Amino acid sequence: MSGLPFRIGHGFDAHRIEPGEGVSLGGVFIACDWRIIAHSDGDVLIHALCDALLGAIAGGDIGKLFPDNDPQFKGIDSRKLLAVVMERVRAAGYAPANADLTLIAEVPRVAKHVPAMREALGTVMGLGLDAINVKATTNETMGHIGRREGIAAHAVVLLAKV
Ligand SMILES: Nc1ccn([C@@H]2O[C@H](COP(=O)(O)O)[C@@H](O)[C@H]2O)c(=O)n1
Ligand SMILES: C[C@@]1(CO)OP(=O)(O)OP(=O)(O)OC[C@H]1O
Repeated sequence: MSGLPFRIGHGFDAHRIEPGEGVSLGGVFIACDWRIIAHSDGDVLIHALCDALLGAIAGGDIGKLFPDNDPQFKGIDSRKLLAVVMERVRAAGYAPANADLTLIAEVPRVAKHVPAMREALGTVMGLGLDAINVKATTNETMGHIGRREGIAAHAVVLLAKV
């Protein structure tokens, strides 16, 4: 890879939602009246984070690494996908400096679960709580997210050469 000491990456993901028993977001299961429609557990926050990490190392995207028609990824806990992506980051000679994630969702409300999400993500990434931020916003009832048809997430990461 280039000799630059820092690399930056951005990721985005979206999934449809429907009435259900709960959602996995940021590596945390939240019992609620919704479920995420996906091949994996549908954790949009982790998927956006994986794409940001892969983006930073010019490593393609999550769908290339884990095809959504491969039965081995059906229902998979996205923390396992994040662990594989982190191996790629380390193999490229980088370590995450910090990560900033934004969930855009009318439902469920996640604020009280944010500390657990930061803990879960930090554990897989080897990052302290001071280096990982998770925030949420609604779409103020506008569009498909506002109509509760789906949710989305953005992630930005900075990697430092080790
Ligand atoms: N799914 C969500 C969305 C938002 N929150 C929290 O509500 C606050 C207000 O949201 P706005 O849409 O007015 O930005 C926001 O600060 C979040 O903490 C949430 O918990 N879950
Ligand atoms: C995560 C994978 C795993 O097969 O499938 P999905 O859960 O459908 O999620 P998506 O955000 O479309 O990313 C593609 C796949 O890598």
